[in-house]
Amino acid sequence: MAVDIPTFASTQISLLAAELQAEVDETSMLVSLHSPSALQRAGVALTNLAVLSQRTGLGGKTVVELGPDGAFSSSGDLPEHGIRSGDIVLLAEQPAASGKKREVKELERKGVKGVVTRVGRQALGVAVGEDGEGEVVGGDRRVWIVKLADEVTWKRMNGTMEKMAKMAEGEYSYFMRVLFGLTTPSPVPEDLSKDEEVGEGKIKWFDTSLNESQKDAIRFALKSQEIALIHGPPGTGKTHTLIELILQLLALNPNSRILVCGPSNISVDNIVERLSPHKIPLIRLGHPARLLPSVLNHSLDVLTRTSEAGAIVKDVRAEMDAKQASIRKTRSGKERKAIYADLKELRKEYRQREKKCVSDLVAKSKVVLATLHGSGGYQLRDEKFDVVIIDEASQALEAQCWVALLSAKKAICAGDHLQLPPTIKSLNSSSSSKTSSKTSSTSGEKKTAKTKKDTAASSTPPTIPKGATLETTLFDRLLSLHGPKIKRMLTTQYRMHESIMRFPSDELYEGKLIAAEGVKARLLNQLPDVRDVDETREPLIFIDTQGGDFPEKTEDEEEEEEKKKKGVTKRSLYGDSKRNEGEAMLVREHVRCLVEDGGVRAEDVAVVSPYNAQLALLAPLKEQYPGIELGSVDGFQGREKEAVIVTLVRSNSDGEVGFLAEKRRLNVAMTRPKRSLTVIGDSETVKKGSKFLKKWMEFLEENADLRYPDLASLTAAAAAAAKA
Ligand SMILES: Nc1ncnc2c1ncn2[C@@H]1O[C@H](COP(=O)(O)OP(=O)(O)OP(=O)(O)O)[C@@H](O)[C@H]1O
Repeated sequence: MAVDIPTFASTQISLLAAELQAEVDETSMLVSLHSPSALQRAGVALTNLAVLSQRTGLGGKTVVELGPDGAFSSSGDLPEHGIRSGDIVLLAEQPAASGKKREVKELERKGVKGVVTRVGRQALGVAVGEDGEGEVVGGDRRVWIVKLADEVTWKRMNGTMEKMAKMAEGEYSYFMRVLFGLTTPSPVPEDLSKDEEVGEGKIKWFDTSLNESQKDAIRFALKSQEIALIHGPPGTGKTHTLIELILQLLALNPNSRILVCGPSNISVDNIVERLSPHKIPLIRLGHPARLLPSVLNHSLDVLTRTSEAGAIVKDVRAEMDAKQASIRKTRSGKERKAIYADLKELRKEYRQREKKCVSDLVAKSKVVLATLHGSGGYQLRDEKFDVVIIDEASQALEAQCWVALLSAKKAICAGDHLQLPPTIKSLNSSSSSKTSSKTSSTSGEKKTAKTKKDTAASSTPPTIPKGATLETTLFDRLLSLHGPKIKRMLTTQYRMHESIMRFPSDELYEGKLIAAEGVKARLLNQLPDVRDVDETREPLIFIDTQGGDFPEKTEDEEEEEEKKKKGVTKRSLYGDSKRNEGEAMLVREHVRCLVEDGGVRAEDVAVVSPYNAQLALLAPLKEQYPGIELGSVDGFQGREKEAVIVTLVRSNSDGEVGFLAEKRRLNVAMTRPKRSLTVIGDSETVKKGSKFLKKWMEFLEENADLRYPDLASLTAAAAAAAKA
């Protein structure tokens, strides 16, 4: 069905506003209710830090280097935390852990906002903005950082939507009209199996190892006029295909200009790394400190420094650095003030010179790479592209995609709509209950009733049309708009053992996946130094906890008891997250078998669960087996491991499965391993959750190495192990 562009844009504006509000409210609620150390455990803060140094970084910003305060870390390492580079944070003096209520506004007044530029084991960098702000956090005071809502990204999306809402019909490009169903895509021949069909001559493949489905997708994408979707199920080489596609686009038309985007820095860097050996003029936009070191040589910032045009820019930067350094030595307030004033002037000059240099460099590049929101920066303001390529498009908000797409004549989107969509925090009242059960928060879980109420109370909710949700991605919308004729699917997967692939292939990908020769029979026991034991010999193990001996627990129930004892009234940070102590015991035992008996490296093992409370319960495994990874399903999307243990947690007499019912979440969980998938769960409970879950349990019963654990002997073994 055609979509009215102004209506689409205004709906997006409302949805985005609600999303930003939910994010802001979530931070406020967490900060006001919990101590700094509890916030750190929840992954939204990093405490007990000292300022190690300050220097002038990118775009003339001050980068504050932070490390653990000596009094709190004997090793010099930062504690476990959830801060990632690119996060927007507040850097402030750390408040006392007292029960006094804190307000974000008050913290914001006392601290400075910045972007995390680099996260290391022992230190992290935060780029702060305005003149003199570094001063606020200087000295020997103990500081902390708290994650804030990302308003910059939000502003870019909002700006794009406002632009679209205001466009007159005559301004819509043919491309836009196709993407909103106001017209149909130009037809592409059904059969593109011959290389001659594309362009003038026969395609000469740069990568001769491409499989047929990859070649087919490339031919299709080259031939399409407005839109092509490349559907890449897990491990099928989406990025691999995009690299060849970019090279072919340039081979076909050496004058074309291509913009390549993804929702995250890592998705973009991944392409830069693989594209750079091909020696085409490319440039990577974005905050250099957020980029992979291997990508830096293509970063605009580095090029502005190393290129000829950059020489003048460099002089100003050196002067700024010298000034910055002199601040620390100055005692007099008056002198400092004068230095800040100078710095302000220098920054202005720096920006002007940089701008000129940047536009020269961008104009020279055939391929420009940036995150979707990064493509909305001043560097690309008036640039037009022949083709915009979006990787991981099914993980991006549609509004985010349009930041890049407004400059396009044609788009090629790669993704997999059968894995998880982007994380949404707002639960607008018009979303169906089905939608809200899919919705996940930072902690990867459904919001508690309390949070929802808080969100509603603190803001006037914008009006949102019924059924509209940010979860509908561009990929989803285009597929339902134009159908499969605008899509090609990659079918050979290079990750999983055939037995691991079977179920997701049959149930979600029409049985079309093929395991590549090299991976289809790979087992753990073929890895160097791995011994042949039961746990390393089987690609698929199901430890079935049915029978009621391994019940789930809700965090709140336990906290409720604790609270009563202590007379505390705080809510749990994990909301109503579930955990399952019995399953946790089974996980520990299985890890022990893999690592100690089987000789599998801890780095090759991951434990994945949809429930954060379960992961919190298992956290000590990280000390016992350094290198092992514990992660939420949502957080593990895009990753792979030799061995993956999935703990499903849910076990109750009502057959309640919560957000296990989301197929896409399970799909992600079961497609992470290469050689070994172990599922731990209560088949009786899980079967009641949905048709899909029932089929999965039956599949495991028939095809996996089945185990029925005995709680008594497990408890005895655990006690013995603890003693030892
Ligand atoms: N034609 C091919 N021949 C051999 N190996 C391939 C081929 N295509 C992809 N691969 C390999 O498959 C793996 C996955 O490829 P890539 O990283 O491009 O996949 P992706 O689809 O982007 O990943 P994900 O499934 O995580 O989204 C890589 O190790 C890649 O080298």
